[in-house]
Amino acid sequence: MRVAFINPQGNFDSRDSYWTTHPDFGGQLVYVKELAVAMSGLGISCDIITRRITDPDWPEFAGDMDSYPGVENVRIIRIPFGPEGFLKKEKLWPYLDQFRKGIIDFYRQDRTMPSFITAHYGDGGLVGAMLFKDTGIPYSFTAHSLGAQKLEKLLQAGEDRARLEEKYNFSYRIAAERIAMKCSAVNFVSTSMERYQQYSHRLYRDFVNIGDDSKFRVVPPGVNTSIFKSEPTDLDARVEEKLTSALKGFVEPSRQNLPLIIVSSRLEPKKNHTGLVRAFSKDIALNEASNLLIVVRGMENPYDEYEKTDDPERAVLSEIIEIVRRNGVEKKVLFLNIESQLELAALYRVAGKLRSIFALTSLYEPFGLASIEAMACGLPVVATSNGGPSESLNENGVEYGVLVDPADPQDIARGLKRLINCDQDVWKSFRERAMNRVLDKYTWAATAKGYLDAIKELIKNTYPEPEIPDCIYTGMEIPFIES
Ligand SMILES: O=c1ccn([C@@H]2O[C@H](COP(=O)(O)OP(=O)(O)O[C@H]3O[C@H](CO)[C@@H](O)[C@H](O)[C@H]3O)[C@@H](O)[C@H]2O)c(=O)[nH]1
Ligand SMILES: O=P(O)(O)OC[C@H]1O[C@](O)(CO)[C@@H](O)[C@@H]1O
Repeated sequence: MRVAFINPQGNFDSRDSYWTTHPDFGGQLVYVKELAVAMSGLGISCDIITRRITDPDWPEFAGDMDSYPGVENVRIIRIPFGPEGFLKKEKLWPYLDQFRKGIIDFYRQDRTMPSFITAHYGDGGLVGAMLFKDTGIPYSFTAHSLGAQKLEKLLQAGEDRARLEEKYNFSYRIAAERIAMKCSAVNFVSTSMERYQQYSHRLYRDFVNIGDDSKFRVVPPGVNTSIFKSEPTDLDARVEEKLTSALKGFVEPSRQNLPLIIVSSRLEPKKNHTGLVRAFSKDIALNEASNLLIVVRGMENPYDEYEKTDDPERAVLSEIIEIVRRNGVEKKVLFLNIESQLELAALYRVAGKLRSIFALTSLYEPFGLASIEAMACGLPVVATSNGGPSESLNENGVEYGVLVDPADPQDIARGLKRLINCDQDVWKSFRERAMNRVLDKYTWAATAKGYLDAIKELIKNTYPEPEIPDCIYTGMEIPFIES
Protein backbone atom coordinates (compact mmCIF):
# COMPACT_ATOMS: atom_id res chain seq x y z
CA MET A 1 0.00 0.00 0.00
CA ARG A 2 1.16 3.52 -0.78
CA VAL A 3 0.27 6.46 1.49
CA ALA A 4 0.92 10.09 0.56
CA PHE A 5 1.65 12.77 3.17
CA ILE A 6 0.71 16.24 1.90
CA ASN A 7 2.80 19.11 3.32
CA PRO A 8 2.86 22.21 1.11
CA GLN A 9 5.29 24.09 3.35
CA GLY A 10 8.39 22.38 1.94
CA ASN A 11 11.24 22.03 4.39
CA PHE A 12 11.75 18.24 4.29
CA ASP A 13 15.21 16.97 3.39
CA SER A 14 17.48 14.04 4.14
CA ARG A 15 19.41 15.95 6.83
CA ASP A 16 16.50 17.61 8.63
CA SER A 17 18.11 20.95 7.84
CA TYR A 18 16.98 23.99 9.81
CA TRP A 19 14.81 21.99 12.23
CA THR A 20 16.23 24.11 14.95
CA THR A 21 17.01 27.33 13.19
CA HIS A 22 13.83 28.87 11.83
CA PRO A 23 10.28 29.41 13.18
CA ASP A 24 8.80 27.73 10.10
CA PHE A 25 10.57 24.47 10.89
CA GLY A 26 8.57 23.10 13.77
CA GLY A 27 6.78 20.10 15.18
CA GLN A 28 4.88 19.15 12.04
CA LEU A 29 8.15 18.27 10.26
CA VAL A 30 9.18 16.05 13.13
CA TYR A 31 5.75 14.45 13.30
CA VAL A 32 5.45 13.70 9.57
CA LYS A 33 9.00 12.40 9.18
CA GLU A 34 8.81 10.14 12.23
CA LEU A 35 5.35 8.85 11.30
CA ALA A 36 6.36 8.10 7.70
CA VAL A 37 9.52 6.31 8.85
CA ALA A 38 7.55 4.25 11.38
CA MET A 39 4.86 3.41 8.79
CA SER A 40 7.49 2.36 6.27
CA GLY A 41 8.77 -0.04 8.93
CA LEU A 42 5.34 -1.67 8.79
CA GLY A 43 5.75 -2.30 5.04
CA ILE A 44 3.94 0.77 3.71
CA SER A 45 5.39 2.87 0.86
CA CYS A 46 5.29 6.47 2.03
CA ASP A 47 5.52 9.61 -0.13
CA ILE A 48 6.13 12.90 1.68
CA ILE A 49 4.94 15.42 -0.89
CA THR A 50 6.14 18.93 -0.39
CA ARG A 51 7.26 22.12 -2.10
CA ARG A 52 10.35 22.39 -4.29
CA ILE A 53 12.14 25.58 -3.33
CA THR A 54 14.50 27.22 -5.81
CA ASP A 55 16.42 29.64 -3.68
CA PRO A 56 20.20 30.00 -3.28
CA ASP A 57 19.66 30.53 0.45
CA TRP A 58 17.84 27.20 0.81
CA PRO A 59 19.75 24.80 -1.49
CA GLU A 60 18.66 21.67 0.40
CA PHE A 61 15.13 21.88 -1.00
CA ALA A 62 16.01 22.29 -4.69
CA GLY A 63 15.96 18.69 -5.93
CA ASP A 64 12.90 16.82 -7.24
CA MET A 65 13.34 13.81 -5.01
CA ASP A 66 15.07 12.99 -1.75
CA SER A 67 15.12 10.28 0.91
CA TYR A 68 16.31 9.58 4.43
CA PRO A 69 19.59 7.67 4.78
CA GLY A 70 19.01 4.04 5.75
CA VAL A 71 15.23 4.31 5.43
CA GLU A 72 13.60 2.30 2.68
CA ASN A 73 10.18 3.07 1.28
CA VAL A 74 10.02 6.76 2.15
CA ARG A 75 10.31 9.19 -0.76
CA ILE A 76 10.45 12.96 -0.34
CA ILE A 77 8.81 14.29 -3.51
CA ARG A 78 9.18 18.00 -4.23
CA ILE A 79 6.68 19.73 -6.50
CA PRO A 80 7.45 23.30 -7.62
CA PHE A 81 4.66 25.83 -7.16
CA GLY A 82 4.27 29.56 -6.68
CA PRO A 83 7.08 32.03 -7.23
CA GLU A 84 10.71 31.06 -6.89
CA GLY A 85 12.24 31.32 -3.45
CA PHE A 86 11.39 30.32 0.09
CA LEU A 87 7.92 31.38 1.20
CA LYS A 88 6.66 31.43 4.76
CA LYS A 89 3.71 29.15 5.40
CA GLU A 90 1.33 32.12 5.68
CA LYS A 91 2.09 33.17 2.08
CA LEU A 92 1.38 29.88 0.29
CA TRP A 93 -2.40 30.09 0.04
CA PRO A 94 -2.79 31.53 -3.50
CA TYR A 95 -0.55 28.85 -5.01
CA LEU A 96 -2.02 25.67 -3.59
CA ASP A 97 -4.00 24.84 -6.72
CA GLN A 98 -0.71 24.68 -8.68
CA PHE A 99 0.53 22.25 -6.05
CA ARG A 100 -2.57 20.05 -6.55
CA LYS A 101 -1.99 19.96 -10.31
CA GLY A 102 1.70 19.19 -9.83
CA ILE A 103 0.89 16.26 -7.54
CA ILE A 104 -1.51 14.75 -10.06
CA ASP A 105 1.03 15.18 -12.89
CA PHE A 106 3.70 13.57 -10.77
CA TYR A 107 1.68 10.44 -10.08
CA ARG A 108 0.62 10.17 -13.74
CA GLN A 109 4.26 10.19 -14.82
CA ASP A 110 5.37 7.95 -11.97
CA ARG A 111 2.63 5.43 -12.84
CA THR A 112 1.88 4.98 -9.16
CA MET A 113 -1.04 6.25 -7.10
CA PRO A 114 -1.51 6.39 -3.33
CA SER A 115 -4.36 4.37 -1.82
CA PHE A 116 -4.74 6.95 0.91
CA ILE A 117 -3.67 10.53 1.58
CA THR A 118 -2.79 12.03 4.95
CA ALA A 119 -3.00 15.82 4.78
CA HIS A 120 -1.20 18.03 7.28
CA TYR A 121 -1.97 21.53 8.63
CA GLY A 122 -4.67 23.73 7.08
CA ASP A 123 -2.75 24.15 3.82
CA GLY A 124 -2.18 20.40 3.35
CA GLY A 125 -5.78 19.74 4.38
CA LEU A 126 -7.09 22.01 1.66
CA VAL A 127 -4.95 20.26 -0.95
CA GLY A 128 -6.16 16.90 0.41
CA ALA A 129 -9.75 18.03 -0.20
CA MET A 130 -8.94 19.21 -3.74
CA LEU A 131 -7.22 15.91 -4.56
CA PHE A 132 -10.19 14.01 -3.18
CA LYS A 133 -12.48 15.97 -5.45
CA ASP A 134 -10.25 15.17 -8.43
CA THR A 135 -9.35 11.55 -7.77
CA GLY A 136 -11.75 10.15 -5.15
CA ILE A 137 -8.77 9.11 -3.00
CA PRO A 138 -9.87 9.59 0.61
CA TYR A 139 -7.75 11.68 2.91
CA SER A 140 -7.26 12.24 6.60
CA PHE A 141 -6.68 15.67 8.11
CA THR A 142 -4.14 16.25 10.87
CA ALA A 143 -4.34 19.89 11.93
CA HIS A 144 -1.20 20.05 14.13
CA SER A 145 -2.45 23.46 15.16
CA LEU A 146 -5.78 25.11 14.38
CA GLY A 147 -5.91 28.80 13.51
CA ALA A 148 -8.87 29.65 15.74
CA GLN A 149 -7.03 29.02 19.01
CA LYS A 150 -3.91 30.84 17.86
CA LEU A 151 -6.00 33.82 16.72
CA GLU A 152 -8.02 33.90 19.91
CA LYS A 153 -5.03 33.72 22.23
CA LEU A 154 -3.09 36.39 20.33
CA LEU A 155 -6.13 38.69 20.49
CA GLN A 156 -6.44 38.08 24.22
CA ALA A 157 -2.78 38.97 24.53
CA GLY A 158 -3.63 42.39 23.10
CA GLU A 159 -2.70 42.01 19.40
CA ASP A 160 -4.65 43.93 16.78
CA ARG A 161 -7.01 41.85 14.55
CA ALA A 162 -6.14 43.60 11.29
CA ARG A 163 -2.40 43.37 11.98
CA LEU A 164 -2.77 39.70 12.74
CA GLU A 165 -4.58 39.19 9.45
CA GLU A 166 -1.82 40.91 7.57
CA LYS A 167 0.86 38.83 9.24
CA TYR A 168 -0.80 35.42 9.53
CA ASN A 169 -3.60 35.38 6.91
CA PHE A 170 -5.97 33.83 9.43
CA SER A 171 -9.02 34.14 7.16
CA TYR A 172 -7.45 31.91 4.51
CA ARG A 173 -6.18 29.51 7.12
CA ILE A 174 -9.49 29.10 8.91
CA ALA A 175 -11.42 28.76 5.63
CA ALA A 176 -8.98 26.04 4.53
CA GLU A 177 -9.29 24.25 7.87
CA ARG A 178 -13.07 24.29 7.62
CA ILE A 179 -12.96 22.62 4.21
CA ALA A 180 -10.23 20.21 5.31
CA MET A 181 -12.09 18.95 8.38
CA LYS A 182 -15.46 18.80 6.62
CA CYS A 183 -14.41 16.72 3.59
CA SER A 184 -11.89 14.41 5.27
CA ALA A 185 -12.57 10.70 5.77
CA VAL A 186 -11.26 11.17 9.29
CA ASN A 187 -9.54 13.79 11.43
CA PHE A 188 -6.55 12.51 13.39
CA VAL A 189 -6.16 14.26 16.73
CA SER A 190 -3.33 13.92 19.26
CA THR A 191 -5.56 14.04 22.35
CA SER A 192 -9.29 13.73 22.93
CA MET A 193 -9.27 17.31 24.20
CA GLU A 194 -8.16 18.33 20.72
CA ARG A 195 -11.40 16.82 19.40
CA TYR A 196 -13.73 18.10 22.08
CA GLN A 197 -12.12 21.47 22.78
CA GLN A 198 -10.10 22.59 19.76
CA TYR A 199 -12.47 21.36 17.03
CA SER A 200 -15.53 22.60 18.94
CA HIS A 201 -14.44 26.22 18.56
CA ARG A 202 -17.32 28.29 17.24
CA LEU A 203 -15.39 29.04 14.04
CA TYR A 204 -15.52 25.33 13.13
CA ARG A 205 -18.90 24.41 14.60
CA ASP A 206 -20.78 24.30 11.29
CA PHE A 207 -18.09 22.32 9.55
CA VAL A 208 -17.49 19.31 11.77
CA ASN A 209 -19.59 17.34 14.21
CA ILE A 210 -17.41 16.59 17.21
CA GLY A 211 -19.99 14.05 18.38
CA ASP A 212 -19.46 11.92 15.25
CA ASP A 213 -17.09 9.10 16.29
CA SER A 214 -16.47 8.08 12.69
CA LYS A 215 -14.87 11.48 11.99
CA PHE A 216 -12.21 11.36 14.73
CA ARG A 217 -9.39 9.06 15.78
CA VAL A 218 -7.25 9.93 18.77
CA VAL A 219 -3.72 8.88 17.85
CA PRO A 220 -1.05 10.40 20.10
CA PRO A 221 2.28 11.31 18.50
CA GLY A 222 5.56 9.91 19.81
CA VAL A 223 9.11 10.61 20.81
CA ASN A 224 12.17 9.32 18.99
CA THR A 225 13.66 7.40 21.89
CA SER A 226 16.91 6.75 20.08
CA ILE A 227 17.48 10.52 20.46
CA PHE A 228 15.44 11.55 23.50
CA LYS A 229 16.47 9.12 26.23
CA SER A 230 17.94 9.28 29.71
CA GLU A 231 21.08 7.22 28.97
CA PRO A 232 24.10 9.45 28.24
CA THR A 233 25.68 9.45 24.78
CA ASP A 234 29.10 10.45 23.42
CA LEU A 235 27.75 13.92 22.71
CA ASP A 236 26.91 14.67 26.34
CA ALA A 237 30.46 15.63 27.35
CA ARG A 238 30.69 18.15 24.50
CA VAL A 239 27.31 19.68 25.33
CA GLU A 240 28.28 19.80 29.00
CA GLU A 241 31.35 21.83 28.04
CA LYS A 242 29.20 24.11 25.93
CA LEU A 243 26.78 24.61 28.83
CA THR A 244 29.59 25.20 31.33
CA SER A 245 31.13 27.82 29.10
CA ALA A 246 27.75 29.54 28.64
CA LEU A 247 27.22 29.52 32.41
CA LYS A 248 30.66 31.05 32.91
CA GLY A 249 29.96 33.67 30.26
CA PHE A 250 26.51 34.72 31.43
CA VAL A 251 26.15 33.86 35.11
CA GLU A 252 28.03 34.79 38.30
CA PRO A 253 30.30 32.01 39.68
CA SER A 254 28.22 31.55 42.86
CA ARG A 255 25.12 30.79 40.75
CA GLN A 256 26.59 28.37 38.23
CA ASN A 257 25.37 25.22 40.00
CA LEU A 258 21.76 26.33 40.41
CA PRO A 259 18.98 24.39 38.66
CA LEU A 260 18.09 25.61 35.17
CA ILE A 261 14.65 26.35 33.80
CA ILE A 262 15.04 25.40 30.14
CA VAL A 263 12.81 26.77 27.41
CA SER A 264 13.20 25.48 23.84
CA SER A 265 10.50 26.48 21.39
CA ARG A 266 10.18 28.28 18.10
CA LEU A 267 10.67 31.99 18.81
CA GLU A 268 7.02 32.68 17.98
CA PRO A 269 4.73 34.99 19.98
CA LYS A 270 2.25 32.17 20.72
CA LYS A 271 4.99 30.23 22.53
CA ASN A 272 4.93 33.03 25.11
CA HIS A 273 8.62 33.24 25.90
CA THR A 274 7.89 36.75 27.09
CA GLY A 275 5.31 35.60 29.65
CA LEU A 276 7.80 33.11 31.04
CA VAL A 277 10.64 35.63 31.15
CA ARG A 278 8.37 38.16 32.86
CA ALA A 279 7.31 35.59 35.47
CA PHE A 280 10.93 34.60 36.11
CA SER A 281 12.26 38.16 36.20
CA LYS A 282 9.69 39.48 38.64
CA ASP A 283 9.71 36.63 41.14
CA ILE A 284 12.78 37.14 43.30
CA ALA A 285 12.40 33.87 45.21
CA LEU A 286 12.34 32.04 41.88
CA ASN A 287 15.22 33.85 40.21
CA GLU A 288 17.37 33.64 43.34
CA ALA A 289 17.01 29.85 43.25
CA SER A 290 17.46 29.13 39.53
CA ASN A 291 18.78 30.38 36.18
CA LEU A 292 16.67 30.63 33.03
CA LEU A 293 18.18 29.06 29.90
CA ILE A 294 16.66 30.01 26.55
CA VAL A 295 17.58 27.77 23.63
CA VAL A 296 18.30 29.75 20.45
CA ARG A 297 19.65 28.73 17.09
CA GLY A 298 22.48 30.16 15.08
CA MET A 299 23.59 32.89 17.51
CA GLU A 300 26.00 32.73 20.41
CA ASN A 301 25.14 35.87 22.34
CA PRO A 302 21.75 37.44 21.60
CA TYR A 303 22.52 40.20 24.13
CA ASP A 304 25.11 41.50 21.65
CA GLU A 305 23.42 40.51 18.42
CA TYR A 306 19.82 41.54 18.87
CA GLU A 307 18.38 44.62 17.29
CA LYS A 308 14.93 46.10 16.82
CA THR A 309 13.50 44.51 13.72
CA ASP A 310 10.35 43.33 11.95
CA ASP A 311 11.64 39.79 11.66
CA PRO A 312 9.33 37.85 14.00
CA GLU A 313 12.06 35.66 15.51
CA ARG A 314 14.30 38.64 16.25
CA ALA A 315 11.30 40.62 17.52
CA VAL A 316 10.55 37.99 20.19
CA LEU A 317 14.21 38.02 21.13
CA SER A 318 14.27 41.82 21.43
CA GLU A 319 11.25 41.72 23.73
CA ILE A 320 12.86 39.03 25.90
CA ILE A 321 16.03 41.07 26.26
CA GLU A 322 14.11 44.23 27.09
CA ILE A 323 12.23 42.47 29.91
CA VAL A 324 15.45 40.97 31.25
CA ARG A 325 17.23 44.34 31.22
CA ARG A 326 14.28 46.22 32.70
CA ASN A 327 14.24 43.82 35.63
CA GLY A 328 18.02 43.69 36.04
CA VAL A 329 18.26 39.89 35.73
CA GLU A 330 20.88 39.73 32.94
CA LYS A 331 23.13 37.58 35.15
CA LYS A 332 20.36 35.04 35.65
CA VAL A 333 19.18 34.53 32.06
CA LEU A 334 21.44 32.74 29.60
CA PHE A 335 21.13 31.70 25.97
CA LEU A 336 22.45 28.53 24.38
CA ASN A 337 22.89 27.88 20.67
CA ILE A 338 21.63 24.33 20.07
CA GLU A 339 22.11 22.89 16.63
CA SER A 340 20.26 19.57 16.47
CA GLN A 341 17.81 17.36 18.31
CA LEU A 342 20.78 15.22 19.42
CA GLU A 343 22.33 18.27 21.11
CA LEU A 344 18.99 19.24 22.59
CA ALA A 345 18.56 15.79 24.15
CA ALA A 346 22.11 15.92 25.50
CA LEU A 347 21.40 19.33 27.04
CA TYR A 348 18.34 17.94 28.83
CA ARG A 349 20.38 15.06 30.25
CA VAL A 350 23.31 17.21 31.33
CA ALA A 351 20.98 19.81 32.88
CA GLY A 352 19.26 17.01 34.79
CA LYS A 353 22.43 16.74 36.90
CA LEU A 354 21.65 20.25 38.21
CA ARG A 355 18.08 19.19 39.05
CA SER A 356 16.78 21.35 36.21
CA ILE A 357 13.28 21.53 34.72
CA PHE A 358 11.74 22.22 31.30
CA ALA A 359 9.10 24.90 30.65
CA LEU A 360 6.55 25.22 27.83
CA THR A 361 4.20 28.05 28.76
CA SER A 362 2.59 28.68 25.35
CA LEU A 363 -0.53 30.83 25.19
CA TYR A 364 -2.04 27.76 23.51
CA GLU A 365 -0.28 24.48 22.75
CA PRO A 366 -2.20 22.03 20.54
CA PHE A 367 -0.06 19.10 21.72
CA GLY A 368 3.58 19.98 22.48
CA LEU A 369 6.18 17.45 21.34
CA ALA A 370 8.86 19.55 23.02
CA SER A 371 7.59 18.76 26.51
CA ILE A 372 7.38 14.99 26.04
CA GLU A 373 10.88 14.96 24.52
CA ALA A 374 12.27 16.71 27.60
CA MET A 375 10.36 14.26 29.82
CA ALA A 376 11.88 11.30 27.96
CA CYS A 377 15.33 12.64 28.88
CA GLY A 378 14.37 12.89 32.55
CA LEU A 379 13.43 16.53 33.02
CA PRO A 380 10.28 17.36 35.01
CA VAL A 381 8.05 19.71 33.05
CA VAL A 382 5.98 22.83 33.74
CA ALA A 383 3.54 23.39 30.87
CA THR A 384 0.59 25.46 29.80
CA SER A 385 -2.85 24.31 30.89
CA ASN A 386 -4.21 25.59 27.55
CA GLY A 387 -4.30 22.68 25.13
CA GLY A 388 -2.71 19.24 24.87
CA PRO A 389 -0.51 19.29 28.00
CA SER A 390 -3.65 19.29 30.13
CA GLU A 391 -4.14 15.73 28.87
CA SER A 392 -0.58 14.51 28.34
CA LEU A 393 0.53 15.66 31.82
CA ASN A 394 -2.55 14.57 33.72
CA GLU A 395 -4.52 11.36 33.67
CA ASN A 396 -6.83 9.82 36.25
CA GLY A 397 -5.60 12.25 38.86
CA VAL A 398 -1.92 11.34 38.32
CA GLU A 399 0.34 14.35 37.69
CA TYR A 400 3.07 13.78 35.10
CA GLY A 401 4.11 17.44 35.16
CA VAL A 402 2.87 20.76 36.54
CA LEU A 403 0.24 22.77 34.65
CA VAL A 404 0.10 26.58 34.78
CA ASP A 405 -2.06 29.37 33.40
CA PRO A 406 0.16 31.02 30.76
CA ALA A 407 -1.73 34.30 30.95
CA ASP A 408 -0.90 34.73 34.64
CA PRO A 409 2.80 35.38 35.41
CA GLN A 410 2.20 34.64 39.09
CA ASP A 411 0.77 31.25 38.27
CA ILE A 412 3.71 30.50 35.95
CA ALA A 413 6.08 31.42 38.80
CA ARG A 414 4.07 29.29 41.25
CA GLY A 415 4.36 26.22 38.98
CA LEU A 416 8.07 26.73 38.41
CA LYS A 417 8.78 27.19 42.12
CA ARG A 418 6.91 24.00 42.91
CA LEU A 419 9.56 22.02 41.02
CA ILE A 420 12.55 24.28 41.69
CA ASN A 421 12.04 24.43 45.46
CA CYS A 422 10.84 20.89 46.07
CA ASP A 423 12.79 18.15 47.88
CA GLN A 424 15.12 16.00 45.82
CA ASP A 425 12.70 13.06 46.28
CA VAL A 426 9.78 15.00 44.83
CA TRP A 427 11.86 16.15 41.83
CA LYS A 428 12.98 12.54 41.30
CA SER A 429 9.47 11.17 41.46
CA PHE A 430 8.32 13.71 38.82
CA ARG A 431 11.33 12.66 36.72
CA GLU A 432 10.49 8.94 36.99
CA ARG A 433 6.81 9.43 36.28
CA ALA A 434 7.63 11.63 33.29
CA MET A 435 10.03 9.11 31.74
CA ASN A 436 7.64 6.19 32.24
CA ARG A 437 4.73 8.19 30.88
CA VAL A 438 6.54 8.72 27.57
CA LEU A 439 7.69 5.13 27.23
CA ASP A 440 4.16 3.83 27.98
CA LYS A 441 2.17 6.21 25.85
CA TYR A 442 4.16 8.13 23.27
CA THR A 443 5.97 5.98 20.70
CA TRP A 444 5.99 6.54 16.96
CA ALA A 445 5.43 2.79 16.43
CA ALA A 446 2.09 3.15 18.23
CA THR A 447 1.29 6.29 16.21
CA ALA A 448 1.97 4.43 12.94
CA LYS A 449 -0.23 1.54 14.01
CA GLY A 450 -3.02 3.95 15.00
CA TYR A 451 -2.90 5.58 11.54
CA LEU A 452 -2.72 2.28 9.70
CA ASP A 453 -5.58 0.64 11.57
CA ALA A 454 -7.79 3.60 10.68
CA ILE A 455 -6.56 3.80 7.07
CA LYS A 456 -7.17 0.10 6.39
CA GLU A 457 -10.71 0.45 7.67
CA LEU A 458 -11.32 3.66 5.69
CA ILE A 459 -10.13 2.51 2.29
CA LYS A 460 -12.78 -0.20 2.31
CA ASN A 461 -15.50 2.47 2.31
CA THR A 462 -16.78 4.46 -0.62
CA TYR A 463 -17.08 8.19 -0.36
CA PRO A 464 -19.57 10.70 -1.74
CA GLU A 465 -18.36 13.50 -3.99
CA PRO A 466 -17.39 16.25 -1.52
CA GLU A 467 -19.02 19.62 -1.71
CA ILE A 468 -16.01 21.83 -2.12
CA PRO A 469 -16.60 25.43 -3.15
CA ASP A 470 -15.06 26.22 -6.54
CA CYS A 471 -13.42 29.34 -5.14
CA ILE A 472 -10.69 27.18 -3.63
CA TYR A 473 -9.28 26.75 -7.12
CA THR A 474 -9.14 30.43 -7.96
CA GLY A 475 -7.09 32.41 -5.52
CA MET A 476 -9.96 32.15 -3.05
CA GLU A 477 -12.38 34.94 -2.23
CA ILE A 478 -12.30 34.36 1.48
CA PRO A 479 -14.32 36.62 3.74
CA PHE A 480 -12.45 38.30 6.60
CA ILE A 481 -13.29 36.07 9.56
CA GLU A 482 -14.22 38.14 12.59
CA SER A 483 -12.85 36.93 15.87
O1 LIG B 1 16.17 23.62 19.28
C1 LIG B 1 15.21 22.94 18.92
C2 LIG B 1 13.91 23.26 19.25
C3 LIG B 1 12.87 22.45 18.78
N1 LIG B 1 13.16 21.36 18.03
C4 LIG B 1 12.09 20.45 17.64
O2 LIG B 1 10.96 21.09 17.16
C5 LIG B 1 9.82 20.37 17.58
C6 LIG B 1 8.82 21.33 18.16
O3 LIG B 1 7.58 20.72 18.22
P1 LIG B 1 6.36 21.16 19.14
O4 LIG B 1 6.82 21.40 20.53
O5 LIG B 1 5.33 20.11 19.05
O6 LIG B 1 5.87 22.58 18.60
P2 LIG B 1 5.37 23.22 17.17
O7 LIG B 1 6.53 23.49 16.30
O8 LIG B 1 4.57 24.41 17.54
O9 LIG B 1 4.45 22.10 16.51
C7 LIG B 1 3.05 22.06 16.16
O10 LIG B 1 2.84 20.70 15.71
C8 LIG B 1 3.14 19.72 16.71
C9 LIG B 1 2.95 18.34 16.09
O11 LIG B 1 1.62 18.08 15.79
C10 LIG B 1 2.30 19.92 17.97
O12 LIG B 1 2.82 19.05 18.98
C11 LIG B 1 2.41 21.36 18.46
O13 LIG B 1 1.56 21.56 19.60
C12 LIG B 1 2.09 22.31 17.32
O14 LIG B 1 2.14 23.68 17.73
C13 LIG B 1 10.26 19.33 18.59
O15 LIG B 1 10.25 18.03 18.03
C14 LIG B 1 11.68 19.74 18.91
O16 LIG B 1 12.57 18.69 19.19
C15 LIG B 1 14.39 21.03 17.71
O17 LIG B 1 14.60 20.08 16.96
N2 LIG B 1 15.41 21.82 18.19
O1 LIG C 1 2.16 28.38 14.91
P1 LIG C 1 1.03 27.84 14.13
O2 LIG C 1 0.62 28.74 13.05
O3 LIG C 1 -0.11 27.41 14.95
O4 LIG C 1 1.57 26.58 13.39
C1 LIG C 1 2.19 25.44 13.87
C2 LIG C 1 2.84 24.84 12.69
O5 LIG C 1 3.96 25.65 12.35
C3 LIG C 1 5.08 24.84 12.16
O6 LIG C 1 5.73 24.71 13.39
C4 LIG C 1 6.04 25.44 11.21
O7 LIG C 1 5.47 25.72 10.02
C5 LIG C 1 4.54 23.51 11.81
O8 LIG C 1 5.52 22.56 12.01
C6 LIG C 1 3.37 23.45 12.78
O9 LIG C 1 2.45 22.49 12.42
